[in-house]
Parts: sequence; structure tokens; C-alpha cells
Amino acid sequence: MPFPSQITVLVASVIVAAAILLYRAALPKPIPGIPYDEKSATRLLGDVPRALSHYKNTGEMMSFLAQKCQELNSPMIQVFMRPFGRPWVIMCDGREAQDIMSRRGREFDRGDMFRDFFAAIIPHQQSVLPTNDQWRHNRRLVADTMSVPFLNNVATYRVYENTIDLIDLWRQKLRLAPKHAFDVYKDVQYCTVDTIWAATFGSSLGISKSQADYLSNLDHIALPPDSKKTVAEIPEGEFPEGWHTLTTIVRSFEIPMNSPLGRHHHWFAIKFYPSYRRAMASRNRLIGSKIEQAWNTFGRGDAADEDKLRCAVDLVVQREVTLAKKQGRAPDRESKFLFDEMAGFLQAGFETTSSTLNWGVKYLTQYQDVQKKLRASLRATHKAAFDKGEQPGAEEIAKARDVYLEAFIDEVMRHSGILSSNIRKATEDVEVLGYRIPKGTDLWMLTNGPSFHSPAFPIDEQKRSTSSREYKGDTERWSTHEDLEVFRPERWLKKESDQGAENGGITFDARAAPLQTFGAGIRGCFGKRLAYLEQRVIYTLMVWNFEFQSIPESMGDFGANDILTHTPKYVRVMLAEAK
Ligand code: HEM
Repeated sequence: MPFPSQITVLVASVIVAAAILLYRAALPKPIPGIPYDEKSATRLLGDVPRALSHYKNTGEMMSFLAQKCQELNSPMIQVFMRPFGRPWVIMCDGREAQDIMSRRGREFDRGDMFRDFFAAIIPHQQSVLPTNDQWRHNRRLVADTMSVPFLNNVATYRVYENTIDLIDLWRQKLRLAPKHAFDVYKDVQYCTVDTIWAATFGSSLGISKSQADYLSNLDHIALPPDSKKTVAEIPEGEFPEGWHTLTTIVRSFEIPMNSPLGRHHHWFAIKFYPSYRRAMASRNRLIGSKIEQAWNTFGRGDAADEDKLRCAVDLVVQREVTLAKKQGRAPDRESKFLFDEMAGFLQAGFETTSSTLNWGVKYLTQYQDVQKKLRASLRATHKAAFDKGEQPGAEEIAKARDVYLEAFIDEVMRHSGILSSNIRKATEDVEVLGYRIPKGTDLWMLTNGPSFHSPAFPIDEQKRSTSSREYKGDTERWSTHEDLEVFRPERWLKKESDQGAENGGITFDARAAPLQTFGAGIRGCFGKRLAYLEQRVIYTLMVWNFEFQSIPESMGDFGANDILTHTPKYVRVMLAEAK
């Protein structure tokens, strides 16, 4: 029988051996051949400490990845961001990214990041699903919400009405702070929440309106004495429950973004942290009651009265009824897919669009010449309204194609890098730019580094995929741009030879530069058409009604935070009525 001291030694040895094995298992496992930071490969937390310190200093995470590509001087690198997890492969090349998303669907599917972000709150929504029959079913359920009749006959008007509420709110702010700058970041969010809420449920949440009503009762507010140094703080009224609910849920995305435990930590927080539990319960009640109302109207399966179809929930419930009939099953009133699609519609339509528009407001302020050109162009496009001293109507804006506005919209999305990366997972061992990437690896295709904001890395044509070479079209011109870091809407315009044509022969060139803000291919953004529609209406009304005057340099900070999107930290404006 062993002595007690021998048992102690034995147990200690087993513990040490287990600890060594665990340590080795947790150490990063680089993929052979793909460049990486050698120091990171010796750390349990891999690149996490440097990424977190970059985040602490800048508020940004995605620029860390672009910086790593520059440091390692390669269009493809790997980083170690999750202990025990696989490395992430990072690529900076717009042309190859376009090819992967559009043409290599068999080798790549939705990456893990969407699941990391959304699985805790919308586990049955399309964005977290792989491209399978369930995903196709979800897409069919929501298909009508991006149809031309819905966008033109319903969504346009909801966007318009809610933007007019924002204009009213800004008039109140301008009355109370006529010579001061103030921050409108949240105002833009109010407008997009009101808008997407109205498109989803048919009635506005009325955030901008309630804030404007509140301010209309104030005669004056306390203003800082030096308008050149200090931004005015405008008081806020009460907010509806829906606002707190949505913003609390959006805030929870900081957890999967920053925690090494990713979605597991997020899931725990959503289930057990009181503020998130309350927000989720409130969200479920709000959406559940709207879906119930739609079932009561459309659930019987009678031919739908088109006039009654007022919102996305109506369309989706009606679609479930017709799909069930076709498939010979009873409609699923409790469908968790339908529920999560509607929750996702709200979420997807709020944060991304408001970040984009907030960048747009910053660029309007920073680039006064662009703002002037845009206003002049809109006045020419909507000449009849301008001559009558009116605003252009909803339908008129939705139908117009103002080439400078189109150019402005795409340049804001390109230059701001609002969505700094598209992610795909390799579904088999694949080759990209001459590197082998094992099955199951996430490939991050950056939109904020070389080839988008600075010249592309030179790449041997023979290392590109067959489809990239075959279908390159005119994409080679993307690598010839020398001013990618400059904000210049004109890059999206081209002069056609016919001088007598509309717009003096100037047309919009949608492929002038790489733009992957909405991803691409079958898993590209489902809501892209609505997002463009919102931008057209909202920018038109903003610029039609207000001048965004120059603000002191110290107030124009272009710093950003990366949570779900790359979003500006401050959006300060000094407004004046447009003359
Ligand atoms: C400016 C606003 C928006 C931006 C920048 C944006 C961007 C994106 C991006 C980058 C993706 C991933 C694409 C890919 O992986 O290829 C995506 C997916 C998605 N977006 Fe958007 N989006 C916006 C607005 C909207 C709106 C308004 C909706 C709906 C109301 C929406 C719904 C979705 C959905 C459902 C997906 C998942 C598609 C799938 O997984 O198959 N988005 N979006």
C-alpha cells in the first residue's frame, strides 16, 4: 500500500500534468502558412490583450484587424481571439471578397459571428441559420416585406412621416439653441426606431414626436456661455417603453463583442441579468401582442384585403397562412421563426441604419461643399416642389433618382466603414489567395483596410480563384484608385458622352469602387432595399430643411465605437433653416 506522501506526490503530478495538457490545448493553434503575430501564438489569450488595449484606446475593434494586416504586410493573416477556439483568418482584398460572397457559396456559408451576436436573442432568425431549408423557409416568410408594392405603397410613407417628426424635433432644438451645436446621435436613432417600428407594426412609436412635444412646452433652456467650446445639452422628455427595450438589447451586444466567452456570456447575461431579462420580457410582450393582432385579422385565411395589409407583421402572418395552405399543414400561430424574424426585422433595421445616417450627418457637417452640391442637386431634381416653396412628397422622393444623392449615400457607407467586415465560414478545406484554409474556419473580409481605404496589396493574378479571374469584369480598376482614403462622392459619378442627356450626361456608376456594406451574394443583406429607401427619404428631408453649419474642429471628432456596427462617438451639428 503506498504511503500518504506518495499519494500526495501522485495527485500533485496528475494535477500538474492535467494543467500542462490544458494549457497546451488552450494555446493558439496557428493554421500552417498563414502569417500571424508570433508573440500572440505563445499567449493563452492570443491576440485578445492587444485587441482589448486597442479597444480601450480607440473604442474600435475592427481597425485592430486592419492594422494587423498592415503590420504583417499581408492581404491574409490569422489572429487568435478565442481561447480553445480556432484562429480567425482575416483578408483585405475587395475583389476576392466579392468573389467569395457571390460565387463560392458551396465552399463558404454564414460565419459564426452572426450566431455569436444574435443567438442569445433571436436564435431562429435567418441571420444565424446556415443556408439550409429552414433559412429558405424564413426568407419566404419575410419575402413580401422587401417587395416593390410594400416599399412604395407602405414603407415610403412610414419613413416620410417619421422623418417629418424628426424635422419638427430639430426645429424645436434650433429654437432653444439657435447658435449652439448639439449632439443629434440619439435623434437619428429615434427617427430610425420610429420608422422601422412603423414599417414592422403599422403604427409609430412616436419617440421624435414625444420629444418635440416636450420641448415645445419649454420657453428656454440653460445654454453654455461659450458656444465655440461647449455643446448645448438639450433636455429630454419621457421615452416610450419600446425605446428602452430596443436600446437595452442593442447595448447587450457589447458582451459578445468584448468577452472572451462570447455568445455563452451573452446568453448568460440575457437569461440572468435583471436589466436584460426585463428588456427581453418587454420585447416578447410587445411583439407577441402585435403578432396576435395580425393573426386575428388575417389568420382565417380569407383573401386578404390589400388595404388592410399595413405593415411587415401583417405580410408575414398572411404569408404563413398561404405557405401552410400550399404545404397542406395548419398555419403555425406559435411559430418561433416568424416571431424571431419580426424581432430581427426591428433590430436589423434600427442599429445599422441609424449608424449609417449618423455618419451621413457628420460628413454633411464636415464637407460643406458636398452639402451645398447635394442641396442644389435635390432642388433641381424636385424642381416643382422647390418652385412652389414646398417639400417634395414621399412618393416623389421614392421614385426620383438623384445621382448626387446616390453617390453621397454610397460614399458615406464606403468611407465610414460602418460594417467593417463580412464573415463566411469555410464548409470544406478551401484555398484563398494561395493559402489553405481548413474547413470550419471563419474568414473575415475587411472593408476598412487596404483595397477599401488605402491601396490594395499587390496580388499575383494566378493566386486568385478561377471564378475571380473569369468574372473579374472591370474590378481591376479598383486597385488603381489612389485616393481611397478621401471622402469624395464624385468617384461614383461618370460623365457619359451625350451632352444633351438628363443630368448633363452624368450617371451613377455603382461599381466605381468596392462597396460591401451590405455584404453580397445569397447571404447579402435582406433589408438593403429598405435601407436605401430610408436613406433617400431621410437625407432628402434633412438637407431640404436644414443647413448643417460648420462646427469648431474640436467638436467634429471622427472617433468611433465598434459594437454591432462601426458607429460615430459624437454627431454634433449647428443647424440653420435652409435658405
Ligand atoms: C444601412 C443599413 C444596413 C446595413 C449597412 C446592413 C448590413 C448588413 C450586412 C453587412 C449583412 C450581412 C451580409 C453578408 O454577410 O453578406 C446584413 C444581413 C442582414 N440584414 Fe442588413 N443592413 C442594413 C439594414 C437592414 C434592414 C433595414 C433590414 C431589415 C429590416 C436588414 C436585415 C438583414 C437581415 C435579415 C440580414 C441577414 C441575411 C441572411 O443571413 O441571409 N438589414 N445586413
